[in-house]
Amino acid sequence: MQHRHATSPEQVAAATSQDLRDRFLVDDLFAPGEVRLVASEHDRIVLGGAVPLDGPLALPAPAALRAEHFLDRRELGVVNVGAPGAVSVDGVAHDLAHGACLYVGRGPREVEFAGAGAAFYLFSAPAHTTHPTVLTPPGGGAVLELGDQLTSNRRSLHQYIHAGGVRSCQIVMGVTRLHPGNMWNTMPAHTHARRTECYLYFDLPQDARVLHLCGEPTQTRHLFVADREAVIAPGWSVHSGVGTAAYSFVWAMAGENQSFEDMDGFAVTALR
Ligand SMILES: O=C[C@H](O)[C@@H](O)CC(=O)C(=O)O
Ligand SMILES: [Zn+2]
Repeated sequence: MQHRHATSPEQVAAATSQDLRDRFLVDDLFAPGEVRLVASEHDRIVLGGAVPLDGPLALPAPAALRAEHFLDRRELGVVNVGAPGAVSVDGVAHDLAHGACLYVGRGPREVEFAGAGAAFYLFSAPAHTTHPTVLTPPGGGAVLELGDQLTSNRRSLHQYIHAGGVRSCQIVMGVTRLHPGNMWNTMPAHTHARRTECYLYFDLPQDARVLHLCGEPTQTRHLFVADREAVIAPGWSVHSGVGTAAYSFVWAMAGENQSFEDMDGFAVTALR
């Protein structure tokens, strides 16, 4: 499991593009036949990618967790961004279509990923109790229709794991899909000092990129992000993006609270 230290705003003031990418971009989560994990000190989140081939892949318990099983003190959100596959939890198989979300509560010992062509994105946070494991099909959950064609940000936001839906200790997770011809997400931009948030962009054409905005609202920076790459946004960082084509992304948060509305918004004209 790769380890990433926490980052303060002062550390990015003079950062190069590569410095920013090393701190905030996760561009190698999905490798055929592997489960890859990245631990961030921001809210002790663990991101992962699991890409099974012929046989199932087991979720390991990395030594850094000092736990017998990955989920001994953690919960997990999984979204399949590839072909249909299955996630089995202590022997119970759950079929995940493209875009489906599985919440796995604290406690199960064995988690396995199966299905050639499937690509499972993992987002985990520490958990203090056990909530039931629940599958949400693609397009399920609470749906918010956001934005406007005239400002190129029409999008459907699906809340899967959240206070009013699938319960969890910390994780708030869902998928936002840009409508064809729409490019902007999360503009006006916001921060939420109480939660770290990660975006995993997917269904982006291979020759397209998302220009992802990060940094303090009055000190913005950017990253060029490709399909199936993730960005870590500390509580002080905006997280917004504009694509050279339409795309989808998995957004997932963990931290102090689970209130989706608990955002500090910034007008477009206030950004620098
Ligand atoms: O704190 C919430 C997150 O940034 C996302 O849910 C925003 C989002 O998906 C969007 O506006 O399209
Ligand atoms: Zn946010």
